[in-house]
Amino acid sequence: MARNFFVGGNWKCNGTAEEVKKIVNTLNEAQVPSQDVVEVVVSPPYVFLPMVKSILRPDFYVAAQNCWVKKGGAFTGEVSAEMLVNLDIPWVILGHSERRALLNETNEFVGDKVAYALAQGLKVIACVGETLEQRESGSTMDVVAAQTKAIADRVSNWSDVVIAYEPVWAIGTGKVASPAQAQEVHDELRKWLAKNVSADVAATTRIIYGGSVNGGNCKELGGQADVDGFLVGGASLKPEFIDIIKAAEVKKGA
Ligand SMILES: O=C(CO)COP(=O)(O)O
Repeated sequence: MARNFFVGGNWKCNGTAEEVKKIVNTLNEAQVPSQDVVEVVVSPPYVFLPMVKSILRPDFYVAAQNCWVKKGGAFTGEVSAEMLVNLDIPWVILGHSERRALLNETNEFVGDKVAYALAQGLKVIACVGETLEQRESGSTMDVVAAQTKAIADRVSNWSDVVIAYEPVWAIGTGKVASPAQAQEVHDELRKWLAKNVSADVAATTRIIYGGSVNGGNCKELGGQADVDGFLVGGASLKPEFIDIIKAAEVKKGA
């Protein structure tokens, strides 16, 4: 059951050209485990993608933070999956909770985006996760299952999909899910995939955790059986992102 550890850095809507170059320089100089131990993907804002791709070390990859739901055309302000493919951008993050909440992206819309991006040849980091209110009312798994189902209904090949479980209450709040809370949802999600998609997809699909991951909490989180890596926000802009990448070593020999 080979699920290579995956660490994504979601830079969100941050950075100047100078700051972005500085972050890339730090990454380029870092000593990290090899690609067969950890896959590293950083996601700058659209405007910086070509620059980051051109200066980033070749063993790290780039992701866009979003793309349009279908073929490009008269959709002012959008960027299409075809354009990302054209620029050799291999990955895209879809369904981030900030887009779901602030831009009203529904489960179905996110599912359509995931299917369209995969069909164009992109690899997808698909985000799911519950709000605090939903967790407190006991509906975490219903919410996460409904978000995942909207993807499963539209996607048949899961080999280019990474699921990011990002509880909304843990994003940017400093309030990280406990290792047990993360493991519980990851385990349930894997069981959901086994039941509703296939045993093979459940065993091979990486489920990564996001929400206030930092250099201090990454090892314990990464040590959980069903946590296959991270999607990191704030800490991915800082040198401690290197420590988070190195947390992949907890899986060695596991
Ligand atoms: O949203 C996130 C990654 O996509 C997590 O953000 P923080 O790591 O800043 O909590």
